[in-house]
Amino acid sequence: MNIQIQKSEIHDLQSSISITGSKSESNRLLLLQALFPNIEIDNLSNSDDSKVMTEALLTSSNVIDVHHAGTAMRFLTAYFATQDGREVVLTGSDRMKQRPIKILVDALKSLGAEISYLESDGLPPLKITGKKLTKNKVTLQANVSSQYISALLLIAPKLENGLELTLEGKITSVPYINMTLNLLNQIGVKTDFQNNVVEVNQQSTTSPYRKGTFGRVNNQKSLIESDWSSASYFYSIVALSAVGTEISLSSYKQNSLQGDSVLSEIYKDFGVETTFENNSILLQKSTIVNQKPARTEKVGSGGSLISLDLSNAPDIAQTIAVTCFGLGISCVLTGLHTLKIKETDRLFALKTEIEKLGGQVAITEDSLTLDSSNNIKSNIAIDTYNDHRMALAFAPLALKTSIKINNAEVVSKSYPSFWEDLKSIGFQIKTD
Ligand SMILES: O=C(O)C1=C[C@@H](OP(=O)(O)O)[C@@H](O)[C@H](O)C1
Ligand SMILES: C=C(OP(=O)(O)O)C(=O)O
Repeated sequence: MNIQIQKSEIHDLQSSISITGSKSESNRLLLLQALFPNIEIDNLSNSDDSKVMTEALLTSSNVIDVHHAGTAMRFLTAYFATQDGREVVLTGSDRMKQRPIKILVDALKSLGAEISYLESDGLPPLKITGKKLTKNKVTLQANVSSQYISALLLIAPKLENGLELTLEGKITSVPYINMTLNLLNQIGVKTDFQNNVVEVNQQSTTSPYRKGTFGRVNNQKSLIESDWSSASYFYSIVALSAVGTEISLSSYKQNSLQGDSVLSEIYKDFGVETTFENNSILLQKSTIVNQKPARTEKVGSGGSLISLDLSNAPDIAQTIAVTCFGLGISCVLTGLHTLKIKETDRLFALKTEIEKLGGQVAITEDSLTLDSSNNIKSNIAIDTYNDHRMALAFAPLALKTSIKINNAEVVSKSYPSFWEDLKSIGFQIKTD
């Protein structure tokens, strides 16, 4: 489905949208629920990735296809490696077959797991023969994907002797590791993360909340906060709108487990103020941002730019790059080395599509530099490369000019109702 989004003003200054649960929290809790069946989940994500995870944990089939879902691929590899007596083939989309998994497979094998590659070395699909894993110490490279680390931590409470992970290299996407540890703590599992060593205690009980460190009682539901990465597209919309525009999003809290909640700080530079009220956030466009945002670095001959290291929040890189382009301000985004192995090579995709719109972008292995420019070409069709975040991140540009999005259905990977939600706040969307 290719769509056209017309230039549109947000008609209702009091717009409010309810966003589905975090897909990262959801996929962790789904795996923990498979290990500790009395966990109950509230506000589960309705994303494709969480549906895939739910089905994979319920099916008795021995071939499981996770499509594009990276967390499902990595978390389920660890899970099925520990399911004694079960043999599964874990596969995914063509792109999933290009996303590396060797670091995780090697770590699991060194704990005693039996896993083999069915097509190419180091890549899915995998054949996994479940085993009881008894070893408890492993060292792994931590600068490629935090999902390998979270996968090991999630199964750790069910390993006979718990787990001690030693992380080598610069640890990437750290908030996602902390999210995993925090959710383990909430169900009563003791953990420790100091310097480069993470420890998780074994947890034999099937009633985890009884030992919960946050005073939970047995069978209390785990309430998932709504998805902050999905909120980023509304931050971008408010940033690109007139002063006075307001959008309220639910359900969010100030002490989030999600690293992408750093949006509330970052978007101050784009004139967006965030107010936490009850269980919602109110985004308000408070100041005009021209080429000189509030907190900037001076560069070269006096230009100003946004300079951000996004190694702790890689999923909002596309949103921020497109917001800067829409506002006509330059930016340097660093810490982006993981973007090349996500749903697509996101650095290449961003450069290609922003340049189609008339922008100037330079990329390296781990950074993106956007020049400021005041012209955005109209009626350009944005290719989305099977990447939900390409469609989601470019849509807000409709506030500046009429834009087309190819294969718009890709958004369902994380945010199935996105187009409906845009219509509800006044965007005009028609199938091309
Ligand atoms: O653990 C998670 O839920 C995720 C970790 C991040 O991946 P990397 O650690 O590979 O950067 C992030 O990009 C992904 O969308 C979700
Ligand atoms: C990178 C992402 O997901 P995953 O790695 O889980 O496929 C994402 O949602 O942006």
